[in-house]
Amino acid sequence: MMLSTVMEYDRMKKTWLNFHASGIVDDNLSEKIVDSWLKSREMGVDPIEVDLERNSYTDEQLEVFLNKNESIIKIAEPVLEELFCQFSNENLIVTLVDEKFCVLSVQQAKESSMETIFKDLIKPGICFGENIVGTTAFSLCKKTGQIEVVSGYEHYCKEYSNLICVAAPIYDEDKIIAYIGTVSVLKNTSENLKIVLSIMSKMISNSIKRLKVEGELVKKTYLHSLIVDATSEGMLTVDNNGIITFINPAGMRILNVDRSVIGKHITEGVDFEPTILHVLETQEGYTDREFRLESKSGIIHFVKTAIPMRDDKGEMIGVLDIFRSINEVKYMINKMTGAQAKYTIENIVGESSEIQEIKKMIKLAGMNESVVLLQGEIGTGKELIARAIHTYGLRSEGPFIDINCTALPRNSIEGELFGYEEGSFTGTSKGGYPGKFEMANGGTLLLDEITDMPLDIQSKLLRVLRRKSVVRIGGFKEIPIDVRTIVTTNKDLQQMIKEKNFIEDLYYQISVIDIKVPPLRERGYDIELIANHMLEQYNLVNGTQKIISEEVLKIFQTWDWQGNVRELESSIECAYYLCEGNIIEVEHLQNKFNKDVMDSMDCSMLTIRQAEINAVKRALDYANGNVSKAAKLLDIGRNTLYQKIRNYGLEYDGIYKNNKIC
Ligand SMILES: Nc1ncnc2c1ncn2[C@@H]1O[C@H](COP(=O)(O)OP(=O)(O)OP(=O)(O)O)[C@@H](O)[C@H]1O
Repeated sequence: MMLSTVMEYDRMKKTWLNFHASGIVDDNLSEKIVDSWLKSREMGVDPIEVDLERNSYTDEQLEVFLNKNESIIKIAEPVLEELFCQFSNENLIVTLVDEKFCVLSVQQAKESSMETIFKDLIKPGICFGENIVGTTAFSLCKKTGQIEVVSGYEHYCKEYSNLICVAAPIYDEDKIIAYIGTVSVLKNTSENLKIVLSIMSKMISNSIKRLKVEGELVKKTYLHSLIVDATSEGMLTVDNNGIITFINPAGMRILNVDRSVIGKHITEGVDFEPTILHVLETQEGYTDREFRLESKSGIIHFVKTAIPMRDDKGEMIGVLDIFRSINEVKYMINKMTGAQAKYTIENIVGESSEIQEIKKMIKLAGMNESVVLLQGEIGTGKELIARAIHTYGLRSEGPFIDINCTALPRNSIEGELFGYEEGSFTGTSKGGYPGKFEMANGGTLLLDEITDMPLDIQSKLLRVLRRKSVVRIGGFKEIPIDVRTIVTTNKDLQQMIKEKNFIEDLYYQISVIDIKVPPLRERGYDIELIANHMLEQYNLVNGTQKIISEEVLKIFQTWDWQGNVRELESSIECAYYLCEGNIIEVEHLQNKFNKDVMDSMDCSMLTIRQAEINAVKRALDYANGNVSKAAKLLDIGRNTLYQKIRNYGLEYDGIYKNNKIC
């Protein structure tokens, strides 16, 4: 309400006096003023004497207060100045207050009448708290959330009865965080002031919003740059003209360049033929494509993804390249797939002179880079020894890659070993496919059962080992390899050479360090050591304390162990599960160790059918009718045993019938 006439002023003065004298409020008074007056009275505000100092800041507090509100002051001050200039004729004070009505900033003309009235009263740090000054434009504005005008005797305190004050809220999202206000003497107030103040408070609110968004953007940009700097993948961007616009630290490391390449054309920035130019031409990107490029400092081999960058309208503005050196990729693969060798000399159990000798050879082989040949029957521990050589050696941090030549179809051995070039035949992945030799780069490659390798591949292998480089199928380029090779065989190599099934030259190439792994039957006391070691593993896992009886150990000593350590391993496993007590006895062993069965088989000539029935019955007897245990003893599956029980009519009401052996 703008009071413009003296009459109105006088009427309002009467209302004010009435209220303070008797507590009665005039019907003409607006509801919000009445509410505010009542509230001010309730809070005990003195309408005559205003003590502004009570709530205001000391000098030290003021410094903290202004620092805390620095950003809003920075945004609002130019607006306050503008407002002050526009209404300079009207003898105004323009002020910014925080949400508790404490003054943050003031604009007022020097030596004006207002300055004389308010000298030192409106200044930063002075608080017009509702509990001190009662009803003001600020307190109404807080309540309504809109611009408010309070004039003359609408103020609760007499001290402001000759003033007109306007206040407008400043919002941050939905919350009022400050107010701008004007104070002037009654007669001087312009009608436009309210409109202008309202616009300016909105301008400040919008600036706060914009700055917040910009702040978020700055934070996001900072986070992005942190990620881009910290990643181990190289990143490089070029604009449409092929000018390098960005490169991250990993990119500089992989390409062996520094930040000075930014601003140069890509052909000047790197010393190899840049593949990114093709993406600029075709505008087509790709994912995880392998590249091997010749540079002045040697071959650069990496996997890379290229992404065309586009603006809002979809126009191409450059290309982003993300790349990783192939060695790092392989290292990661090996790490993730657990292809790293974990076995050491300590994992090889045995004290026999043969094993002592092998342990010495492992150390010797570990200390140099020559090809190692491990010869021995199946299951003697050749792979274990190969892994121990890798772990002991200089390459223990590199990959350990194992390829079993027996397990691979003849026609895929070559590709598996040497890799394919892109497009060498249908189905070859884009960018080609590296072979095991490349994957083992920096580490060890174990070629298991080398004698199962076809002769033509044997000669290729010989070339690879001699030249220390591979050529992928369908390719021409020689790819240098840095690999320690270990080969194993359980066949008689000399015999195979005689029969022309193994290339003699390859034999000389692979047998620089030749380790003969003895069969288990020749290792004497080691058999007991290994058996106990394996049992201990089961005890540890299951929290048991089983031991092997003397009788069983004797049988083990005389057994011929055709399957060597692997056979011993499975015998212990089987016995461990069949033995319900703490001592593994003969009855817990697989059927083949059982003397009675062997004897009964020997004493009379049986038909195969009869022999099988006897074996099934005996196993079921030993296992007290437990089909799972009996199947384990017989080394066949449970379902097969059920089938045999049914076929031979050994069941009774679904349960095994304990017939006497015929
Ligand atoms: N001295 C040993 N101490 C402990 N465990 C051993 C020992 N020798 C072999 N083993 C274990 O016996 C099993 C067979 O060993 P490994 O696979 O190394 O034999 P291999 O000679 O490579 O067999 P194959 O010729 O069939 O490939 C593995 O579980 C291995 O850990």
